[in-house]
Amino acid sequence: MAGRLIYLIGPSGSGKDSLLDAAREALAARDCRIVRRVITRSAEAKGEAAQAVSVEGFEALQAQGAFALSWSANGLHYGIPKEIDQWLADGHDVLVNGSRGHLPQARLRYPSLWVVLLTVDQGVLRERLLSRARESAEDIETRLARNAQFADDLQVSDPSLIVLDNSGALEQTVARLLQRLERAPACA
Ligand SMILES: Nc1ncnc2c1ncn2[C@@H]1O[C@H](COP(=O)(O)OP(=O)(O)OP(=O)(O)O)[C@@H](O)[C@H]1O
Ligand SMILES: O=P(O)(O)OC[C@H]1O[C@H](OP(=O)(O)O)[C@H](O)[C@@H]1O
Repeated sequence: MAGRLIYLIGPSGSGKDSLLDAAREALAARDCRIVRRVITRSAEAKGEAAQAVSVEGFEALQAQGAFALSWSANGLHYGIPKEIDQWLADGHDVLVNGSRGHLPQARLRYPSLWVVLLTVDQGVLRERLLSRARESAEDIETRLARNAQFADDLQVSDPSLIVLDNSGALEQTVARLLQRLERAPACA
Protein backbone atom coordinates (compact mmCIF):
# COMPACT_ATOMS: atom_id res chain seq x y z
CA MET A 1 0.00 0.00 0.00
CA ALA A 2 1.25 3.49 -0.86
CA GLY A 3 2.43 5.71 1.96
CA ARG A 4 0.75 8.91 3.07
CA LEU A 5 2.00 12.30 2.00
CA ILE A 6 1.71 14.63 4.98
CA TYR A 7 1.94 18.30 4.06
CA LEU A 8 2.82 20.55 6.99
CA ILE A 9 1.87 24.20 6.58
CA GLY A 10 1.57 27.27 8.75
CA PRO A 11 2.78 30.83 8.96
CA SER A 12 6.47 31.57 8.85
CA GLY A 13 7.63 31.25 12.46
CA SER A 14 4.77 28.97 13.55
CA GLY A 15 7.33 26.26 14.30
CA LYS A 16 7.27 23.87 11.34
CA ASP A 17 11.03 23.26 11.36
CA SER A 18 11.10 23.03 15.15
CA LEU A 19 8.27 20.50 15.11
CA LEU A 20 9.96 18.41 12.43
CA ASP A 21 13.23 18.42 14.34
CA ALA A 22 11.60 17.55 17.64
CA ALA A 23 9.48 14.77 16.12
CA ARG A 24 12.19 13.44 13.80
CA GLU A 25 13.12 10.33 15.79
CA ALA A 26 9.56 9.43 16.68
CA LEU A 27 8.49 9.85 13.06
CA ALA A 28 11.39 7.71 11.83
CA ALA A 29 10.32 5.01 14.29
CA ARG A 30 6.87 5.14 12.64
CA ASP A 31 8.41 4.80 9.17
CA CYS A 32 7.66 8.42 8.29
CA ARG A 33 10.38 10.16 6.30
CA ILE A 34 11.00 13.89 6.42
CA VAL A 35 12.03 15.44 3.14
CA ARG A 36 15.04 17.71 2.95
CA ARG A 37 14.01 20.72 0.88
CA VAL A 38 16.05 22.49 -1.77
CA ILE A 39 15.94 26.25 -1.13
CA THR A 40 17.60 29.26 -2.70
CA ARG A 41 18.56 30.44 0.75
CA SER A 42 22.19 31.11 1.62
CA ALA A 43 23.87 28.19 3.32
CA GLU A 44 24.77 30.49 6.22
CA ALA A 45 21.14 31.33 7.02
CA LYS A 46 20.01 30.02 10.37
CA GLY A 47 17.33 27.41 10.59
CA GLU A 48 16.31 24.36 8.62
CA ALA A 49 19.01 22.05 7.30
CA ALA A 50 17.92 22.39 3.68
CA GLN A 51 20.02 21.98 0.58
CA ALA A 52 20.97 25.52 -0.42
CA VAL A 53 21.34 26.26 -4.13
CA SER A 54 21.69 29.35 -6.32
CA VAL A 55 18.72 30.52 -8.39
CA GLU A 56 20.49 29.19 -11.49
CA GLY A 57 21.08 25.86 -9.77
CA PHE A 58 17.44 25.67 -8.74
CA GLU A 59 16.24 26.40 -12.27
CA ALA A 60 18.56 23.75 -13.67
CA LEU A 61 17.20 21.16 -11.23
CA GLN A 62 13.66 22.16 -12.11
CA ALA A 63 14.35 21.85 -15.82
CA GLN A 64 15.72 18.35 -15.18
CA GLY A 65 12.45 17.39 -13.48
CA ALA A 66 14.15 16.96 -10.11
CA PHE A 67 11.19 18.23 -8.08
CA ALA A 68 7.88 16.59 -7.17
CA LEU A 69 6.62 19.96 -5.89
CA SER A 70 8.11 23.42 -6.11
CA TRP A 71 7.00 26.93 -5.29
CA SER A 72 8.23 30.46 -4.79
CA ALA A 73 7.51 32.56 -1.70
CA ASN A 74 9.21 35.15 0.44
CA GLY A 75 11.59 35.92 -2.44
CA LEU A 76 12.90 32.32 -2.39
CA HIS A 77 12.41 29.16 -4.45
CA TYR A 78 11.61 25.86 -2.72
CA GLY A 79 11.78 22.37 -4.19
CA ILE A 80 10.72 18.95 -2.90
CA PRO A 81 12.94 16.25 -4.44
CA LYS A 82 11.20 13.80 -6.73
CA GLU A 83 12.50 10.85 -4.74
CA ILE A 84 9.44 11.21 -2.47
CA ASP A 85 7.37 9.53 -5.19
CA GLN A 86 9.48 6.39 -4.87
CA TRP A 87 9.30 6.54 -1.07
CA LEU A 88 5.49 6.79 -1.24
CA ALA A 89 5.28 3.98 -3.78
CA ASP A 90 7.43 1.85 -1.49
CA GLY A 91 4.88 2.40 1.30
CA HIS A 92 6.72 4.93 3.45
CA ASP A 93 4.86 7.91 4.89
CA VAL A 94 6.50 11.18 3.85
CA LEU A 95 6.30 14.50 5.66
CA VAL A 96 6.87 17.70 3.69
CA ASN A 97 7.40 21.21 5.03
CA GLY A 98 4.99 22.82 2.58
CA SER A 99 3.52 26.14 1.58
CA ARG A 100 0.00 27.42 2.16
CA GLY A 101 0.20 29.22 -1.17
CA HIS A 102 1.04 26.01 -3.01
CA LEU A 103 -1.62 23.85 -1.33
CA PRO A 104 -4.07 23.83 -4.29
CA GLN A 105 -1.36 22.61 -6.67
CA ALA A 106 -0.08 20.08 -4.15
CA ARG A 107 -3.63 18.71 -3.77
CA LEU A 108 -3.97 18.40 -7.53
CA ARG A 109 -0.83 16.33 -7.75
CA TYR A 110 -1.49 14.35 -4.55
CA PRO A 111 -5.29 14.15 -4.11
CA SER A 112 -5.05 12.09 -0.92
CA LEU A 113 -2.69 14.58 0.71
CA TRP A 114 -2.93 14.93 4.48
CA VAL A 115 -2.72 18.56 5.53
CA VAL A 116 -1.38 19.52 8.96
CA LEU A 117 -1.89 23.23 9.72
CA LEU A 118 0.28 24.67 12.48
CA THR A 119 -1.17 27.78 14.09
CA VAL A 120 0.15 30.21 16.67
CA ASP A 121 -1.19 33.39 18.27
CA GLN A 122 -0.22 36.42 16.19
CA GLY A 123 1.57 38.19 19.07
CA VAL A 124 3.57 35.06 19.90
CA LEU A 125 4.38 34.66 16.21
CA ARG A 126 5.88 38.14 15.95
CA GLU A 127 7.95 37.56 19.10
CA ARG A 128 9.25 34.25 17.79
CA LEU A 129 10.21 35.67 14.41
CA LEU A 130 11.99 38.59 16.06
CA SER A 131 13.89 36.40 18.50
CA ARG A 132 14.80 33.89 15.78
CA ALA A 133 16.35 36.86 13.93
CA ARG A 134 16.80 34.95 10.67
CA GLU A 135 15.25 37.78 8.66
CA SER A 136 15.49 41.55 8.88
CA ALA A 137 12.73 43.42 10.75
CA GLU A 138 11.36 44.54 7.38
CA ASP A 139 11.26 40.99 6.01
CA ILE A 140 9.56 39.82 9.20
CA GLU A 141 6.79 42.38 8.69
CA THR A 142 6.39 41.17 5.09
CA ARG A 143 6.09 37.58 6.33
CA LEU A 144 3.50 38.57 8.94
CA ALA A 145 1.53 40.48 6.31
CA ARG A 146 1.56 37.40 4.05
CA ASN A 147 -0.62 35.58 6.58
CA ALA A 148 -3.59 37.77 5.76
CA GLN A 149 -3.68 36.25 2.27
CA PHE A 150 -4.48 32.85 3.71
CA ALA A 151 -6.86 33.80 6.52
CA ASP A 152 -9.96 33.30 4.37
CA ASP A 153 -8.71 30.51 2.14
CA LEU A 154 -7.64 28.09 4.85
CA GLN A 155 -10.74 26.92 6.60
CA VAL A 156 -9.58 25.93 10.07
CA SER A 157 -13.01 24.33 10.52
CA ASP A 158 -12.39 22.04 7.51
CA PRO A 159 -12.51 18.54 9.05
CA SER A 160 -9.92 17.29 6.58
CA LEU A 161 -7.35 19.65 8.09
CA ILE A 162 -5.35 18.51 11.10
CA VAL A 163 -4.97 21.76 13.04
CA LEU A 164 -2.28 21.96 15.72
CA ASP A 165 -1.84 25.03 17.89
CA ASN A 166 1.83 25.62 18.70
CA SER A 167 1.37 28.67 20.92
CA GLY A 168 2.36 26.57 23.93
CA ALA A 169 5.16 24.10 24.60
CA LEU A 170 6.68 22.37 21.58
CA GLU A 171 6.60 18.98 23.35
CA GLN A 172 2.81 19.18 23.50
CA THR A 173 2.61 19.94 19.80
CA VAL A 174 4.88 16.98 19.03
CA ALA A 175 2.70 14.70 21.13
CA ARG A 176 -0.48 15.92 19.40
CA LEU A 177 1.05 15.48 15.95
CA LEU A 178 2.03 11.89 16.70
CA GLN A 179 -1.38 11.20 18.19
CA ARG A 180 -3.22 12.58 15.15
CA LEU A 181 -1.08 10.62 12.72
CA GLU A 182 -1.60 7.49 14.79
CA ARG A 183 -5.37 7.79 14.97
CA ALA A 184 -5.87 8.70 11.37
CA PRO A 185 -6.74 5.89 8.99
CA ALA A 186 -4.20 5.09 6.30
CA CYS A 187 -4.66 6.69 2.90
CA ALA A 188 -5.76 4.65 -0.01
N1 LIG B 1 6.41 25.78 20.91
C1 LIG B 1 7.40 26.66 20.85
N2 LIG B 1 7.72 27.40 21.95
C2 LIG B 1 8.68 28.33 21.91
N3 LIG B 1 9.41 28.65 20.81
C3 LIG B 1 9.13 27.97 19.69
C4 LIG B 1 8.13 26.95 19.65
N4 LIG B 1 8.08 26.45 18.39
C5 LIG B 1 9.01 27.12 17.68
N5 LIG B 1 9.65 28.04 18.45
C6 LIG B 1 10.67 29.01 18.02
O1 LIG B 1 10.05 29.88 17.09
C7 LIG B 1 10.94 30.23 16.04
C8 LIG B 1 10.29 29.87 14.71
O2 LIG B 1 10.22 28.46 14.61
P1 LIG B 1 10.58 27.71 13.25
O3 LIG B 1 11.82 28.27 12.66
O4 LIG B 1 10.56 26.27 13.58
O5 LIG B 1 9.31 28.13 12.38
P2 LIG B 1 8.94 27.77 10.89
O6 LIG B 1 7.47 27.59 10.85
O7 LIG B 1 9.78 26.65 10.40
O8 LIG B 1 9.30 29.09 10.13
P3 LIG B 1 9.68 29.31 8.60
O9 LIG B 1 8.51 28.84 7.79
O10 LIG B 1 9.88 30.77 8.50
O11 LIG B 1 10.94 28.53 8.34
C9 LIG B 1 12.25 29.51 16.30
O12 LIG B 1 13.16 30.39 16.92
C10 LIG B 1 11.84 28.39 17.27
O13 LIG B 1 12.88 28.04 18.14
O1 LIG C 1 3.64 31.38 3.31
P1 LIG C 1 3.49 29.99 2.78
O2 LIG C 1 3.02 29.91 1.36
O3 LIG C 1 2.71 29.09 3.68
O4 LIG C 1 4.96 29.36 2.83
C1 LIG C 1 5.96 29.83 2.05
C2 LIG C 1 7.27 29.19 2.40
O5 LIG C 1 7.82 29.94 3.47
C3 LIG C 1 8.19 29.12 4.50
O6 LIG C 1 9.54 28.87 4.37
P2 LIG C 1 10.68 29.72 5.10
O7 LIG C 1 10.03 30.65 6.06
O8 LIG C 1 11.44 30.46 4.04
O9 LIG C 1 11.50 28.67 5.76
C4 LIG C 1 7.39 27.85 4.33
O10 LIG C 1 8.07 26.75 4.84
C5 LIG C 1 7.12 27.77 2.88
O11 LIG C 1 8.00 26.96 2.18
